Amino acid sequence: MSKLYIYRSAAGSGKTYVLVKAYLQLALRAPLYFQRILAVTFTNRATQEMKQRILNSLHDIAQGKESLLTQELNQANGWDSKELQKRAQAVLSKVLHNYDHFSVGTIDSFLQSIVRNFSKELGIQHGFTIEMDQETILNYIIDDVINTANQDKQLHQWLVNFAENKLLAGKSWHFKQALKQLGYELFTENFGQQERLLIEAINNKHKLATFLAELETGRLEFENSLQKLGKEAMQQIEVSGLEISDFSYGQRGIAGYLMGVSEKKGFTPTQRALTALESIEAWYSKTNSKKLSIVSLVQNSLQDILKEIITYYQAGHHIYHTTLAVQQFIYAFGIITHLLASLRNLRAEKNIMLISDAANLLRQVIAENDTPFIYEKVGSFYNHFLIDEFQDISDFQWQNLKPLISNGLATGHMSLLVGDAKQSIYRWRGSKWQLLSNKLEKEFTATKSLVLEHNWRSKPSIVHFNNTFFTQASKNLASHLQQEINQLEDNSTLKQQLNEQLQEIANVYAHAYQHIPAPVQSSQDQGYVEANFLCEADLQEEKSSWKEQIKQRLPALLEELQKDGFRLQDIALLVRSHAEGREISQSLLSYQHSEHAKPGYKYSAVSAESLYLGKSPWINIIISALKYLEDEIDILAKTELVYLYQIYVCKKEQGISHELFQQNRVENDHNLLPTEFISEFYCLTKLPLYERIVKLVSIFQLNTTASKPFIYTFQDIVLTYLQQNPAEHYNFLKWWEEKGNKHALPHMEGEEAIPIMTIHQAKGLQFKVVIVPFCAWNLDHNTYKPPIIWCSTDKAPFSTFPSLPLRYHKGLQETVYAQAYYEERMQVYLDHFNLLYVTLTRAEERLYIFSQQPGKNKLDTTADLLYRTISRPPLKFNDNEDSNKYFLKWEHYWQNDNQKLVIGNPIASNQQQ
Ligand SMILES: Nc1ncnc2c1ncn2[C@@H]1O[C@H](COP(=O)(O)OP(=O)(O)OP(=O)(O)O)[C@@H](O)[C@H]1O
Repeated sequence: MSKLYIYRSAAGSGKTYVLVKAYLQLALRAPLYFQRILAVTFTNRATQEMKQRILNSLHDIAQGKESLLTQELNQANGWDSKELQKRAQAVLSKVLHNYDHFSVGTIDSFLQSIVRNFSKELGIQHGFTIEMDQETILNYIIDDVINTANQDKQLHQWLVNFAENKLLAGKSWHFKQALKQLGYELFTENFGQQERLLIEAINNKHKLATFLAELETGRLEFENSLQKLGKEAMQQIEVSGLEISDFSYGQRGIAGYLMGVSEKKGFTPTQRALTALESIEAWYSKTNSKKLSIVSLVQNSLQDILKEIITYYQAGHHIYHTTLAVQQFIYAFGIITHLLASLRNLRAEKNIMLISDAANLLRQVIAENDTPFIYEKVGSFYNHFLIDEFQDISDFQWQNLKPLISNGLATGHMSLLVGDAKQSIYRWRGSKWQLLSNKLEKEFTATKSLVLEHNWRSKPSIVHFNNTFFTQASKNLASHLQQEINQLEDNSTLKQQLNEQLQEIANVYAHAYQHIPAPVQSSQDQGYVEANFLCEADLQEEKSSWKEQIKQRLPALLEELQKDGFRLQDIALLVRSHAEGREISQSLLSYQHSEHAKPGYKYSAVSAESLYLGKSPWINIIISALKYLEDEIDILAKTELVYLYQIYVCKKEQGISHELFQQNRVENDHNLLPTEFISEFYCLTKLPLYERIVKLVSIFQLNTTASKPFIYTFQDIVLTYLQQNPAEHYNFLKWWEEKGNKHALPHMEGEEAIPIMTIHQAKGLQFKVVIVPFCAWNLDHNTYKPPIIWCSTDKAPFSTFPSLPLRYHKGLQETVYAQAYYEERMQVYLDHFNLLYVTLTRAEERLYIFSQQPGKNKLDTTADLLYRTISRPPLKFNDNEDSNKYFLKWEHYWQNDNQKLVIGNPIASNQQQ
């Protein structure tokens, strides 16, 4: 029996380095032994990176280059340099000749290869295709469901509810796009568990109808009973000749509450209602002349009625609020069931097997067959498994890999897992960091757990900053969540369960502290950290948002860095979303072409995504204008056109979507679009496609320095399209939606540019300089894009289905699903905190953070958390005081006047020794 080695270590501690070393150590045993090793990661980018690291190291060793790695390998194996070089040459040659067997890949591709080889056993008959493109499938089933809605009144209503909800949220009017997001639920790992119950709901329409009727009856009974009591109270007040205003606080006081109940306007007892229950004085003000009549009325009837209302409310409010939450979101349940039904038809009709179906079957195959038999089928036999980023593994992936690893261990072959729960940012894709944190030792008998204590990536200032910040901020966060739990109504079991969860989450950051390796400690350049907090300000007599100011500051910072000897590729701009990336790249592009740009400096910054024409707001203005010209009653196209024009050309930043949707202004207000567009509308509809586009560019003023490259490329594409296709507008728009929008700006090969990356893309990577331009994302879910959580309860009537999809929102606190809500809340706070950890641990030499100065004393965003942690005296921790001496004292680095934190000195790389 050999051992499973587990490294749980922080960022930059050398986990991938250890994994590559282990790979080489094994591979160098014999020229072909690499075929017995499977090294896996979770993304294609990480796979590329690992392949590169292994091959580069092999190459260097084969060339006879000495390094720390060669010393370590020689020492561990008793080889000398010659022997090592000879072995590396032999292995490298075999790898290059048998590249198919160089198994470094994603876990998904490995599991898929098993599926493919087991097609017969899995029941995938000849002629079946395994469909991997979920998007194509979704497009198909969404169209199908929309068509079905013509004959199905209930489904029609659900789709209308869905559309209304999306419009009210003011975010997305791309109906199909939004439906797709709902449809992706069908492909999640969690969904497998829900599928059976949904099929039952499809097959038993009666069950769903009865459930809905039951919900409605329950809701009405609750509301009517309370209303009846409310009316009784109002009648008593009227008979006594009193008015609402005679009672203390009038409409806003206890009598106002009773009136609200009688009109079904609100049932939740206000604080004043609760006080009035206990004290007669709370019903009237001291100076009130009708005091005596009020006292007598309260004593004779009102207090009893109030008591009855509150008792009734308290007994039934959980069920009532649950009913409301379920009713409000039942359309999603309805739509998902229809999507699923359509998917099942598609599978049967077209002989398609989804990769997610195959994955479920795979679990059975692996459980039921001997490992040697599986390998025989797959055509490769692995002794060793080396897994990087283990915190990203999902339950399903783990269940499939575990038996294979066990087999390797049992036959005397070690395996290795490395990971860091603090970097778990893929929970939405099914990853389970708890597997790394606390399950492995329970699942294997022979494990060896190790920790890498040093940070080899970052200079000391950055390591000290992260050590102090993440230790303190995690405690701030935990104590914030703790306060929420403490405020819960007295429900000790719920509190206890949530506290246990919180403890598990807090433990993730219990060991965030890293040491600095001795050689780095004494180096001249100790690294540099700068964190700036900005707020809205008056600049040149105009209000400038904090984001605007950051965009204005970036060019000067880039000049500074270039002056200090950094090349553009040494710098990375890390953003939370593609939209932010576009914002930054467009702003730098504008600057580059403006008169402010300094000769000799470069400002190019690109993200792969920002080059897509389909993502460019200017191109989308043209496209929605074309759609609107094609079909004057296409209100969605017009809304999109107005929205993009107002935001990107008129630069009206905030609230525009809400305004538009809520007041139906789009249809009537002609000032929202250029006057010429309205007056020339008819002429425009008569122009041929290309001329129409040219005219639109002029009308919408799209010929700016930033938009020009996109517009020119777009015009080229249109000309090419017209050479091969008839000039029908409708066909062009269809082609654009399906294919055209994927065109990108030709990236000038070899041109130097700063990579703009989302945090997810930057995971596992490192850069000399990291700039985080908008370090202010929500800790909770975005209220406009709440996820679905599948909730279960044993309380009737909700237990009719084993679980129901609900929209994550605050209101769930009041329901029987409060636990699911709080658990999700804690997890999402951790996800977003982990994102911050990944972001701030990528820099080698310099880290620049730009964030927002929080207005209030709240803890909603990473900006709040950064600011609260850095700018205030640290919390007194319960830990022994000794450990605090290793942490920075913020007050030594915090510049209150500038609202800025500075650690270390920026030393020019051309001045370093
Ligand atoms: N023992 C070591 N001696 C010298 N350099 C090291 C050592 N271990 C790692 N490094 C270097 O430190 C940097 C970070 O290492 P690596 O990427 O392996 O860390 P990691 O723990 O996988 O990081 P992350 O979790 O953030 O992805 C790399 O440049 C690597 O070459």
